[in-house]
Amino acid sequence: MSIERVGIVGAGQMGNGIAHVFALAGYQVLLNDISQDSLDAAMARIAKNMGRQITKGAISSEDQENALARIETTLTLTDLGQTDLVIEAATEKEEVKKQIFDTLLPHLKPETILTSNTSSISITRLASGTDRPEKFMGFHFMNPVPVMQLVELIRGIATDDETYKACLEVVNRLNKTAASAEDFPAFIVNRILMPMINEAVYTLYEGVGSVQCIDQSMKLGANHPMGPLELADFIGLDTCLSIMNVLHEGLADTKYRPCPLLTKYVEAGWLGRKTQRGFYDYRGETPVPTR
Ligand SMILES: CC(=O)CC(=O)SCCNC(=O)CCNC(=O)[C@H](O)C(C)(C)COP(=O)(O)OP(=O)(O)OC[C@H]1O[C@@H](n2cnc3c(N)ncnc32)[C@H](O)[C@@H]1OP(=O)(O)O
Ligand SMILES: NC(=O)C1=CN([C@@H]2O[C@H](COP(=O)(O)OP(=O)(O)OC[C@H]3O[C@@H](n4cnc5c(N)ncnc54)[C@H](OP(=O)(O)O)[C@@H]3O)[C@@H](O)[C@H]2O)C=CC1
Repeated sequence: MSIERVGIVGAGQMGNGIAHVFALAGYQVLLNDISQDSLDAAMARIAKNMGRQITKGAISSEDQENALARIETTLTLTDLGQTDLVIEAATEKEEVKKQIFDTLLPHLKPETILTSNTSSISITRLASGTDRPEKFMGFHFMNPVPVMQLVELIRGIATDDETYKACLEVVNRLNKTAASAEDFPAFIVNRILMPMINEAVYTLYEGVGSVQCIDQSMKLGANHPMGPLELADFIGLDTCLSIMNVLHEGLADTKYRPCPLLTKYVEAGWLGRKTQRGFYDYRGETPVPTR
């Protein structure tokens, strides 16, 4: 089947970037969220990030104009019924994702491929709650989407070859690189990355180093582009905690227990960049450690 119209559920950090790359690649995009503010913020973010690409000469202002014209926004989830591919990129909570699928499914065309941008949750389990486990995939972009080359493709136990191949063609049309991950907790990237971030939080929690020293050590000592605590703020501390909980429960190994300090930040609503405060306070000129 040909994929031309793409529906994206969730206009947060990931949803806006996914809409950005699909629109630039020539797809018609329908971006949905439960809040108009999030939709407005997403469109502004997309325009700004395309502006960065124009400055660098990667795209022309005409490309930006045409791409923005290909993105429609809607607060009505069921408007995505006429799309050929749906990418769910809402909050990393299984009940939220299931609720979205339950609402959307009766309106979807039988041939539409349904996917989730989940960082960690079982694709097989998400798929089993739908009417199309054969057409369900994990379609996992990396943050920030316009910049990161990788997309993890994760097949559920029932995903058929036609669906996998169609998603692979989409990744190629986006000029990105697909990595195939088996459907086990947190797949590949987050199975490796998130325990490192959690260990950085333990390093802070146990007083081995300060926020600044921990991040500086990994940037200057291991050539990471961002320190692990800065990266956690960039991802979202709620998402980091959700992923650690999925690893801890899914693999039943105490080595994945989330650091109590991470839980404390999330319980305080200090979720990182998206709430202006996490391990750093972003409300001033430059980020300041909060501890
Ligand atoms: C949690 C999950 O499920 C999976 C995940 O995503 S794990 C997280 C994976 N992501 C990472 O590890 C990110 C690590 N950090 C980085 O790679 C870099 O810090 C970064 C690319 C985010 C910023 O790079 P930088 O050199 O510090 O900043 P800067 O020079 O301003 O930006 C470099 C490029 O990224 C773009 N960029 C920076 N931040 C951006 C953002 N938030 N959104 C979109 N584009 C962005 C800039 O426009 C610039 O693009 P061009 O090269 O086209 O101009
Ligand atoms: N952050 C990251 O680095 C990465 C995250 N991911 C995954 O992508 C998904 C989204 O993450 P991220 O973008 O960071 O999360 P955000 O919290 O930034 O955005 C989630 C968006 O979904 C909205 N939302 C919540 N419930 C619904 C709903 N029922 N219908 C439509 N929209 C809804 C939220 O609205 P509101 O804020 O009003 O609740 C919010 O705007 C998660 O599954 C995450 O694991 C994957 C790769 C990287």
